[in-house]
Amino acid sequence: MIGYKNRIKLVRQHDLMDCGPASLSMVTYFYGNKFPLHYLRELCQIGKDGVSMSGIIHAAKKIGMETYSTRLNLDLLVKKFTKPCILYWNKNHFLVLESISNKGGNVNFHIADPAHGKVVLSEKDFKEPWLKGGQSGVALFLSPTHDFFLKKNNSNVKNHFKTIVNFLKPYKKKILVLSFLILLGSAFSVTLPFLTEALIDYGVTPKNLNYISLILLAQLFVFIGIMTINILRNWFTLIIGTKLSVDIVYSYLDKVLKLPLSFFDTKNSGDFNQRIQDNIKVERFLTSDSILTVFSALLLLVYSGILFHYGTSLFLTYIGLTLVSVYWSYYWLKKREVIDYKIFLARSENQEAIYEFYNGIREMKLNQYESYKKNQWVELQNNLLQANIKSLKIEQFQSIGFTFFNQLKNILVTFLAANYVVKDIMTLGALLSVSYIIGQMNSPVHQLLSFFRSQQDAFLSFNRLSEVYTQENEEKESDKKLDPEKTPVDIKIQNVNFKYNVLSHKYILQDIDLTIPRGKITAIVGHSGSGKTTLMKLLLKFFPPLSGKIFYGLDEINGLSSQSIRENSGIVMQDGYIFNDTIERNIALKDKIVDKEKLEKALGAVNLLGFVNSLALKEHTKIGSGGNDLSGGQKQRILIARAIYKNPKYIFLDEATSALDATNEKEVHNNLQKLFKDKTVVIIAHRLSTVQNADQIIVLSEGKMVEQGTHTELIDKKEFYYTLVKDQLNI
Ligand SMILES: Nc1ncnc2c1ncn2[C@@H]1O[C@H](COP(=O)(O)OP(=O)(O)OP(=O)(O)O)[C@@H](O)[C@H]1O
Repeated sequence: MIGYKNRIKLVRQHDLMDCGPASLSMVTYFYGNKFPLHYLRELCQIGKDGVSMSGIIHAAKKIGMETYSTRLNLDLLVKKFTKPCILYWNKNHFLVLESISNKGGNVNFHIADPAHGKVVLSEKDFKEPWLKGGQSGVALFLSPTHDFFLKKNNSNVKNHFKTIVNFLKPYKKKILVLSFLILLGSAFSVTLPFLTEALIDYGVTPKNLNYISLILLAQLFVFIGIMTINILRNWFTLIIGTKLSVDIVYSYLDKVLKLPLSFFDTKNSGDFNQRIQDNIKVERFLTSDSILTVFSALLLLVYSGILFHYGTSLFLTYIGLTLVSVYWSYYWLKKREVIDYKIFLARSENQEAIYEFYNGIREMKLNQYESYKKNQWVELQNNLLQANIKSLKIEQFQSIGFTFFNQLKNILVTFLAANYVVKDIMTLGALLSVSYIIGQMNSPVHQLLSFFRSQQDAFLSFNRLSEVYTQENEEKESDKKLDPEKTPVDIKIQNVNFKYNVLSHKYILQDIDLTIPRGKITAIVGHSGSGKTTLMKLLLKFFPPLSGKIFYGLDEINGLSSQSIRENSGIVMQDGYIFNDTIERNIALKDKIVDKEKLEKALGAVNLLGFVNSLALKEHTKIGSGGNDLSGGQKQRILIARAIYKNPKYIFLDEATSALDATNEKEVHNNLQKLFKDKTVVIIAHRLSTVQNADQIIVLSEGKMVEQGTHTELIDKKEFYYTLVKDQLNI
C-alpha cells in the first residue's frame, strides 16, 4: 500500500471549469496515488457551467474513494476535520481545506485553492466565502478504499514540452547566431571593468594622457560593439519570437478546428482566449525570457568570477547579502499572497457588478433598481480599497527592505574594496572596477528572479495547451465518407438514448426509433425542451448516442466522417452565426469565387433580393459581426440562403424561420418547397404553416417519440400533435 503524502501538492486549475477536478487531484495526491487533472476532468462530467458536486463525487467513486458530502456549520467543520476535504466556495468554486491550526485561540484555515495557490485564512476571512451569508457551508469528505490504491490512472496525456520545443527546430541556425551574439555581448561587457581599472591605474595615476586616450577609445569601441550586438540581438529575438508565435498559434488553431464539437460544449470564449494568451506566454518563455535569462546568468557568473578574483571576502559579502535580500522579498511576497487573494475576490466581484451593469441596464432603468446597484458597487470599491491599502503596505516593506539590503551590499563591498586600497592590496582602478561590477550585477539578479516567477506561469500555460493537443480529433483517418453517388440515403435511428451529462437521471432522448426517408421532408415538433435540437445534433454527429445506433444508408454514423456529413448538408441552427463580412461572403462562405447566379437564386428564395438590391453596395455590403446591422428575420434569411447556396443533399433547419412575419414565412416556405425536391429535409418548427406540408411529422415529448404521421393523420388522431397545434388551427 502506498503511504499518505500527508501534505497537499498544489494542482492549479487550467481554466475556470477545472476547480473541481483540480481539488480532487490534490486530495488524491495526499493519499499517495495521484490522478492528474486531465484524467479527472473527464470523470467529473464538466459542463459549460463547470463541474457540480455530484460530478466530483462521481469521479471520486470511479477512482475508488468513499465520499460523504454534507452541509455543516463552522464549529462542526473544525470538530470533524481530520483529513483534507473539498469545500464549495463562494457558491461558484471548489477548493481544498488542507488543515486547520489553532495558535493561541486563533483558528487559521489552510486552504489550497486551485486558482490562487495555498493561503492561510483567519476565521473571519474563511467564513465569508464558505458560508456566503448562511449558517452552514458545503463540504465533501473523502477517504480512499482499497480499490483506490490498486487503480492506475490510465491517462494518455504525455508531456508535450517536447512538441513545443520542436517548434524551435526550424530556427536552429538563427538561434545559434543569437547565442553567439549573446556570448559576444557578454565578452564585450566583461572588458569594461578591466578597461576602467586600466584607465585609473595606468592612465590617470601615472598621468599618462596617451594611455588615457587609448583606453577611452577602446571603451568607445566596446560601447559601439555592445550597442550593435544589442540591436542585432533584438532583431533576431523579434524575428524568431514573431515567427514562432505564428507557428504555435497556427498549430493551436488548426488543432482546435479539428476537435469534436462536443469539446466546445464545456468551454466558453474566455477559455479560448486564455489559451491563445497561453500560446503567447509559452512563445515568450521559449524566446525572449529564456534568452534574457541565459544572458543574465552568464553575466552574473562572469561578474561573480571577477569579484572573486578581486577578493574572496568581496565575493562572499556580495553573495551573502544578495541571498538575504532575495529571502526578504520572498518572505513578503508570501505574506502578500493572502492579500492578493482577497484583492482577486474583490476584483472578480467588481467585474461581475460591472458586467451586470452593462447587461442589465435596461431592466435596471425599467424597474428603478439603479440606486441599489450603485450603492452596492460603492461598497465593493471600499472593500477593494482596504485590500489595496494592505497590499501596498506589504509591498512597501518588501521594496524598502530589498533596497536597503541592496544598498548595504554596495556600501559594504565598496568599504571592503576601499579597505584593500588603503592597505595597498588593491589599486584604485580595481576599486572603481568593483563598483562598476556591483552596479551591473543588479539587473541580472532581478531578471533571474522574475524568470523563476514567470516560469511557473509558463508551465501552467503549457499544461493547459497540452490538454488541447492531447484531445482526439473529430475526424479519424478510418472514417468513411458519404458516397456522393448514393447520397441522399435514408437516415435510420435505432433505439437511440442520449443525455448530455451521464450523471443526470433524466434522459434527453429516450428509445428513439424512426426512419428519415430520403428525398422527403420530415418535421420534428414538440414542446420547448423536448429534445428536438438534440436529435438534430445527433444526426449531424455533434455527439455520439449514449446507446442505440444511427445509420446513413447502411453506414453507421460512428464510422462516418463528420466532415462529409456536414459537407453534404445545408444546416441552419437556432444560433447560426453571421460573420463580420459582406452579404455574399456570408452566403457563399468557402467558395473563393462567388457564383452570382446561385447567389441570386438563394437570395430570391428567402425574399432578400429586393432588400439587397436596395443597398448601395448590394451584395458587397458588410453586415457586421454577428449580423448586428440586420433584423432577426433578415439574419435568419441570410442563414437559409447560405444553406440553399450550398445546394446540399440534406437540409436541416432548426426554427429557421421563427423570426419571420407570417407573410414572409409563407413565401419563403413556398419557395423552399420547390428547392426541397429530391432532398432529404429535416425541419424543426413550432409553426403549423412550416410543418403541415411535411411528408411525415415526428412528435417528441420529454425526449420520447410519441407520435408519427402526416398532418392530416395526426390531426384526426386528436392527441399530442393536435393539442400542440390546435391554437393555430383556429378550431
Ligand atoms: N449543451 C447542453 N448541455 C446540457 N443540457 C443541454 C444542452 N443542450 C440542451 N440541453 C438540455 O436538453 C434538453 C433538450 O434541449 P433541446 O435544445 O434539444 O430542446 P428543444 O426541443 O430543441 O427546445 P426548443 O424548442 O426550446 O429549442 C433541455 O432540457 C436542455 O436544457
